[in-house]
Amino acid sequence: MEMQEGRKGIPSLLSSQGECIASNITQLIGWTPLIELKNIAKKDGISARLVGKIEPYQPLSSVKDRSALRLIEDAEERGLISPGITTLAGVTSGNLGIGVAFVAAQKGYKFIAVMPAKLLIDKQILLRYLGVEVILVDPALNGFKGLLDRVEQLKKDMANVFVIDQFTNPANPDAHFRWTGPEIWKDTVGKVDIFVAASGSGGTITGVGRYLKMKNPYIKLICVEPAESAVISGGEPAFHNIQGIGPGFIPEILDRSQIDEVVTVTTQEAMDMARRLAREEGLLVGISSGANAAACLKVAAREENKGKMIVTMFPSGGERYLNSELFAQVKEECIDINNTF
Ligand SMILES: Cc1ncc(COP(=O)(O)O)c(C=O)c1O
Repeated sequence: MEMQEGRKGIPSLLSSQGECIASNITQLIGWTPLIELKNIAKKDGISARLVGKIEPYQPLSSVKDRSALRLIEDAEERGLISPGITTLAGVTSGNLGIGVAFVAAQKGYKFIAVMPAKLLIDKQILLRYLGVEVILVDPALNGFKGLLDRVEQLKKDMANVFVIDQFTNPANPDAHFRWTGPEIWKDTVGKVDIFVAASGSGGTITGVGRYLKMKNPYIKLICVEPAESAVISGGEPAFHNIQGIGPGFIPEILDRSQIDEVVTVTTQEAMDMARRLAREEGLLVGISSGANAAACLKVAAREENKGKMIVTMFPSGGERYLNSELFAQVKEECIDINNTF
């Protein structure tokens, strides 16, 4: 496989001589900054270095922009899809769909997103705004299988449908092997000791983990999942509210063989930590970012991890969750205050 030093994103433009103008939005995918959580580490008396990779710096504010680009480009490279002819379709909890939506818009593909009804309202709004046809399925009927069945139905009903399947397509972890992993390695000058990431499709932990272990087999890989639905740990699937992770089954592309440990985090812990990241570090990130940071604190508290560099992902920006439980209390306060006028 061709090795890349990560996608350069915005820095490639800045380093060019003369005009600094992207020729299309997909050129800006890749390269996100790392930040050290100094305030939280100090307050909690942690001597490990806690470092987060801020994926909200992507064009549409999530880690899934990378996967969306690679899934589409891979299908193009294999001659499976072409703009104006192929309709892209897929099941999404939102962020991958939003990534596919803007790449599809730029390249000229129609995209149909199949989503569970009544959940993820912010993402439904964004997808419709981006011109995506959103098909809702009652999640109570058949769970995730009901969503997959609806996509299968689309394939039967329409010609030239290509299914974007982040759970089975190796192009998804490949995005992180080619781009996210090399970025982390380069920006930490290879000092990363432990990589912590929550698993949704498993693309990030699999691709980044593969790259980092190839560079240094002693790097520890820690997978995070919701405590309420700890399927990778051997538990039963159940409802939780950490959007984007813990789909309730073990994805085909998740490479469990390289994972050293699975840490569970409750929805409450994830949301509390997302709020701390906002108020103590000024980082407006999503619920799974809170889950990742909460897991990092658990790992950092261990004696053997003193002084180590623990790198994690902040997969999405906080504004994507304005109508979710994360903001519920503040939203209610705002409504109440406004109602006094
Ligand atoms: C907010 C958020 N966090 C984490 C993840 C997990 O990333 P991955 O699918 O690469 O495991 C996703 C995936 O959609 C996500 O949307």
